[in-house]
Amino acid sequence: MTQTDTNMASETLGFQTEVKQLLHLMIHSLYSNKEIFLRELVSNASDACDKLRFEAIDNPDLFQGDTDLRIRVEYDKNARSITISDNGIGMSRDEAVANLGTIARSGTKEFFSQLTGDKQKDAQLIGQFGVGFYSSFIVASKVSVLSRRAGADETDAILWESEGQGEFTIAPVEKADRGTSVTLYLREEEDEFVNGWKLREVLRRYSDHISLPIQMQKEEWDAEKSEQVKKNEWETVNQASALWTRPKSEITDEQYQEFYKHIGHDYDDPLAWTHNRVEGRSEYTQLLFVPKHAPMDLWDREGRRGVKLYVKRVFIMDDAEQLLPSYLRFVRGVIDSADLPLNVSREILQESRDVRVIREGSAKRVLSLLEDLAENKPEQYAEFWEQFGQVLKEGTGEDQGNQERIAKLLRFASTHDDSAAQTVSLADYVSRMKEGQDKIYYVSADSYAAASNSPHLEIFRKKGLEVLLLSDRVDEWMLSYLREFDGKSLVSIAKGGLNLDQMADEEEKKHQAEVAETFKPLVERLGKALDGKVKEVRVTGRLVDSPACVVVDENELSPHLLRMLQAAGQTAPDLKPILEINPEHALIGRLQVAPEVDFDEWALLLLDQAMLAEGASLAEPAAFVKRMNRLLLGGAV
Ligand SMILES: Nc1ncnc2c1ncn2[C@@H]1O[C@H](COP(=O)(O)OP(=O)(O)OP(=O)(O)O)[C@@H](O)[C@H]1O
Repeated sequence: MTQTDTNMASETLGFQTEVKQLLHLMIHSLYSNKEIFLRELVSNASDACDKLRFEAIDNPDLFQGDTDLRIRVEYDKNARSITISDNGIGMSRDEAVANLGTIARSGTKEFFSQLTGDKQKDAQLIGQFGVGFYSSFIVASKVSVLSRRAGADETDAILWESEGQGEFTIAPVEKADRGTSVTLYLREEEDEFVNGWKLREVLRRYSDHISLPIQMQKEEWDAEKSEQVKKNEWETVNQASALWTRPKSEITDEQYQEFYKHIGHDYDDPLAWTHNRVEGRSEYTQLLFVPKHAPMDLWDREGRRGVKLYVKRVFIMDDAEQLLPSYLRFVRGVIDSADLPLNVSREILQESRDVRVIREGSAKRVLSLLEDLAENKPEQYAEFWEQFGQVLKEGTGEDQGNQERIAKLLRFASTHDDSAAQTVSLADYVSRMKEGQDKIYYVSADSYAAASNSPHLEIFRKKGLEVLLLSDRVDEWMLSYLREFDGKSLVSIAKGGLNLDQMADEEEKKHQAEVAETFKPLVERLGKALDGKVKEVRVTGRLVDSPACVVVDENELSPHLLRMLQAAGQTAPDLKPILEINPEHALIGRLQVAPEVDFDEWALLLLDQAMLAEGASLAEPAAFVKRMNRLLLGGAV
């Protein structure tokens, strides 16, 4: 390596503010696991070789005769330095400035907003966000990156240097071969890493799955000098074969875990994985992982999606979202196809029949993996559900072919245990159904608290009927697709026509009919008083403690969904609710004897409070307060 003066001078540039913050955090939160820097740098070197191999499919000249891609790790005891070099794609000046000076990744804002200052929690967050190149500064007081892009001239290389203190320099230099060499100048207390044994041990532990050879200089014991002496010969220190091509029986859990960290850009172990070779009409290998934590960009439309695609072991692309349905976008992994052409593009992927087969096959595998977790490791499944349940729910609409399997994997909060934790499966619900019950009941609201306090629940609680309590944004959407489970339809208890008759005994039915007759005049008066505001007024048996509630017709949008549409700026239809009154309630009794002049006020008050209990906001809250105060003071004044 040579560094010469050229016409262009060295420039000093500042790191993006977020990089400064990240560097600071990284050094303080990850120090206890500092050797991960080596895994990160080797992982980048491997990615750089993959990228070169891919670009060379269209442009073989990029290899310039050197097709043996490899990674080398060297150390220098005297200089207290370690160098990780690759003959991969390299970086141009602009790429180096952008890649090693900024964080241009989706989820950055969420990441910084979630930091707490608690070392352990922040370390976890950094891990989820991606540790990467900047982890070098955990052990190094200075880092030099010498790089020449594949295809660039010898004189067109760059030297990037930084002490990790807020700025870096970048200068034009010469470099004899393409690729990148990253040299870390270690802090004094990090001497343990300038040691062949230690480096080999760390490489085997973290990077054995890397499919390229990782080479180090051979060493021999020199008895005279009584130390290890390096020889002029390279040896490969890892297994250097693509992990997913090895037989399952030869892969340890640790190797799977480290491989996941490499491809998933995660710091934590995965929750579960599935590894299969599929033969027959379509031939491919899949190694798919379910992470433990949701990535920062799970809800970001621009976020990373999908898995890495290889064709006959050649890396083709990251984030091949066509290989998995969108509701499984949290899955990370590798799919290696034997059928696709090497020059496959994203556009071709969209239309390819082979890809459709792979997508369907992969979705089935992931569902089997989740079923296995749900059945055999319920605690782990609960962890999964907490992180990804809302995404999986999208599958009920997106993947109707697997709807039944997905429905079995759903978990809900319910009145059975009255807790916000989503732990109840539809099968659990069905197994607890009462005699004569033929429906699965649910109520949906903006929050768990609103759902579990809904007045609609009163009769269900009284009768001991379980109701699912739904409050995730995706729920209403899901329910428009998921209409039944195990032959039983899912029914909202906030929608009209709730027919609990089959569970009422003869006496109850008779009583209800009598009550309806007695209250007929009141119902008519209320209807008049609320004309234009409600669709209908009727007597209900569904309330116990509340005087009234609002419901909508079976086929109408629920009030909760209407509010969601309005909040999203969409024009929602102007639906009028049905007011149902509880004839047993003292307030209704009071209404019957209210002075004529107050009757309309009472009627409006009743409607407004039923709307409030439903979670709606009132069109004229001040009028409501005034009316209530007047009636509290005895009315008629
Ligand atoms: N050895 C290398 N050769 C070529 N480009 C590299 C090399 N190392 C890093 N880069 C470039 O710098 C970018 C930033 O690297 P960094 O390790 O910080 O993040 P990452 O690899 O994209 O993601 P993660 O942080 O999850 O590892 C890479 O995406 C790549 O473009």
